[in-house]
Amino acid sequence: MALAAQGSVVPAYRLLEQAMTAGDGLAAGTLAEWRMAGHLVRRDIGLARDLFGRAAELGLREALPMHVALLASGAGGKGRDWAMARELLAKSASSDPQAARQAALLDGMTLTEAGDPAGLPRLEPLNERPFVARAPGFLAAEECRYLTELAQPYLQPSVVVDPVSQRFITDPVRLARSAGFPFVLENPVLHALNRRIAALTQTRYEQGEPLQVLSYRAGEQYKLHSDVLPGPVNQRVLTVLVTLTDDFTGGETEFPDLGIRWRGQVGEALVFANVDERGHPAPTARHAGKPVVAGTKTILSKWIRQAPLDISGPPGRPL
Ligand SMILES: O=C(O)CCC(=O)C(=O)O
Ligand SMILES: [Fe+2]
Repeated sequence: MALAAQGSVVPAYRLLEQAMTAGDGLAAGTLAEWRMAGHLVRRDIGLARDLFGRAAELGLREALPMHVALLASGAGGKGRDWAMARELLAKSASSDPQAARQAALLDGMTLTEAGDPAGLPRLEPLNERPFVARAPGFLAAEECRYLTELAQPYLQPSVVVDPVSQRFITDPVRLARSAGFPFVLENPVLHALNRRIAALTQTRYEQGEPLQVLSYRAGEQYKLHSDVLPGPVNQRVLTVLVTLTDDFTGGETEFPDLGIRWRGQVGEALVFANVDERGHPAPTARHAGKPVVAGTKTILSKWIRQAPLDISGPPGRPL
């Protein structure tokens, strides 16, 4: 580690490799993280997946969920191994309550062999252009409870994209807390839910930004805004929201130009398009999460891009 800090990345990497070969799980886990981050060495998610697996085999328990997550999603182009992800999860269920809960939730879903939903609730249209529709019963009550609880330790003040710098900033337009689940944190339950969202929206799983859970306490809100990104980018064509809790007042999602005010039952999804048929931003899709008056509103939010997300990482690393 000290060698890496001084810029001697290659010898540090080789030393870690040697340590891994000698049976050091922490060394394998460190190499996996380097491959994921792509800062010190080139990002290689497929290699990271194998290294997390090796680290777990060598006794580094923290590496197992990452290995399972990457097997489940196939992020990085190595191909998915859903069956192996389920098998490893089932194996760790006896000693790990998190894994046991995930396995039970998956057992409660009706899935194909590939982890896709075998059936879906019907979409009930609310508006034609831009397309807005709701799907009651999209998530089961225990799935909503799971997401709400899972998010608690990860909740951070929400950010927006600054139109000038294109960086994430906190802004009074969005007073709430949110938790994002990038693909290393995307356990098999989250992955199955992401595939369900892809199926509902007839998009590919790879088009989805990481799933987010948003939490608004009394007085918090997401002021009138559009979900599209500034500039010529891989645009956010669709948004999916799902109601996760109902013990709050206020907090409806309002589309002022469409005359829609939505407050779903627990598990109900709202799907809407942010662009028109030509893929251009649809101004009338603007919407607001109205201030919560009492209690805490918790929702799932997922932005879906026009094409698969680029997860290749920073370019130009030699090793
Ligand atoms: O909280 C809401 O009702 C709206 C959330 C939202 O607009 C978003 O996540 O993009
Ligand atoms: Fe939004």
